Amino acid sequence: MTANADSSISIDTWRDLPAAQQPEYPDPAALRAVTEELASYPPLVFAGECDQLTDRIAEVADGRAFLLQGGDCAEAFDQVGADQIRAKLKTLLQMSAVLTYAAAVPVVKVGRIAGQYSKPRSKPTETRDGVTLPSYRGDSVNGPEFTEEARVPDPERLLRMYHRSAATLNLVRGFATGGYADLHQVHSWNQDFVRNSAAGQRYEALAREIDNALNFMKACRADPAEFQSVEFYASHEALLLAYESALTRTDSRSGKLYDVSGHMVWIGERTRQLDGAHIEFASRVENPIGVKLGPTTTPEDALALIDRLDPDRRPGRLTFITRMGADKIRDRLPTLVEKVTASGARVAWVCDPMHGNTFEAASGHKTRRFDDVLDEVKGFFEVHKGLGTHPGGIHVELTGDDVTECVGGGDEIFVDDLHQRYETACDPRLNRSQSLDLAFLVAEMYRS
Ligand SMILES: O=C[C@H](O)[C@H](O)COP(=O)(O)O
Ligand SMILES: C=C(OP(=O)(O)O)C(=O)O
Repeated sequence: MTANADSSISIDTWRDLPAAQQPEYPDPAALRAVTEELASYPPLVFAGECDQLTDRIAEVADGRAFLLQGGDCAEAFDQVGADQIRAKLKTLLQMSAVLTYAAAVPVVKVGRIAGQYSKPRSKPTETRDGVTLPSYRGDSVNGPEFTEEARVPDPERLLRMYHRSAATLNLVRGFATGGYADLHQVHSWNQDFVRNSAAGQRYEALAREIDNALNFMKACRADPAEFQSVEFYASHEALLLAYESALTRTDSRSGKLYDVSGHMVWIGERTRQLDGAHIEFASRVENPIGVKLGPTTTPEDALALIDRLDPDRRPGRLTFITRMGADKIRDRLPTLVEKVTASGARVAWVCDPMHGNTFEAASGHKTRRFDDVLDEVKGFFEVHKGLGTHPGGIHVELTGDDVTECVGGGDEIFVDDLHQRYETACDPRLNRSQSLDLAFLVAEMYRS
């Protein structure tokens, strides 16, 4: 990998285009110094790993695998301790075990992790008690504290994002390949989980079946090395283009550009303008790309995005992450899927059942109902079943901690419970029990 400065292909074409949701740094020279420093840092991931993920997503698009993408809404600098990272990974591993075993489908595991520090906001400012300040845009930009000082965008934060991402990824890689993610540990991932939780008990029963299957295979002298580690990939929203382009490098094997800040990056609903900077940026890098599609997306938008981002129709290159809302998915998704399929393009279709289902509770907490989340996933499966296309995966905001941010679930959280452990830096996440509930229900839908 060589620094982008040496490349004959330019990543900088986005700079001439309108870029939505970018912070206004008070000192452009300070930003320049930071991005120059970032450009001298080693890549966080390798181009070959990105290609491997593209191949895996091609299997998803083809109907041979299921994508599980999940993690924090927004990672926070003070929440990247080993326990928090382990808890997130453990939740994803448990969900993946449920999906693999109960739905009998290979699961491609992708975290919203090691880079998910930047947030697009619906309003540029926030007002409390008559005081108006710039909105919090993620730890990579400014601080969540409601003070004038904290809300000023600080480019030094980009360096902290890089270092936190590197440390997180280092531990995730250790867990993924160093024995922790060994399928034989399927019980131990559940050990600290509330034994009297319905989701925990249901999982325990499934883990026993997996154990039996593993013992049977061992007795047959078949205990593949694949069971001892997992492939785990990192993804985040490519929102701050100054950061993403400073971390874009030329792959020495192919001479092509890769955004080496994560294996997969996605472009959000608020920044996917066809003539905007984000789509231009994404069109220049080779990574697998996700695009969020909200309820106003037209088939023409979707087809134009395919032409811009995947002109060569490379299998696995493009994932459409739909986030329509439970009340709209059955109405809006069919035409999109139909027209895209009719065009001959092969994209992976993934359901984000979180972002179209947010509301504010009377207590002022932003929340989501587990039943709405589930209903959107159900609608997603129904639409794909009706069209004979593949429901390729889910994209969820979750945490491994027992937070009280979304209402409902088997171990029900009530609106009055929200204040108990409401810890998200931005949007409400499913807790571990709700995440497992979702995995079981998705496995049932997939199987049927
Ligand atoms: O996670 C997504 C967005 O950043 C979030 O939904 C924006 O929410 P807001 O309406 O509070 O800005
Ligand atoms: C902001 C996000 O989603 P969307 O672009 O779909 O609103 C997100 O996934 O963090």
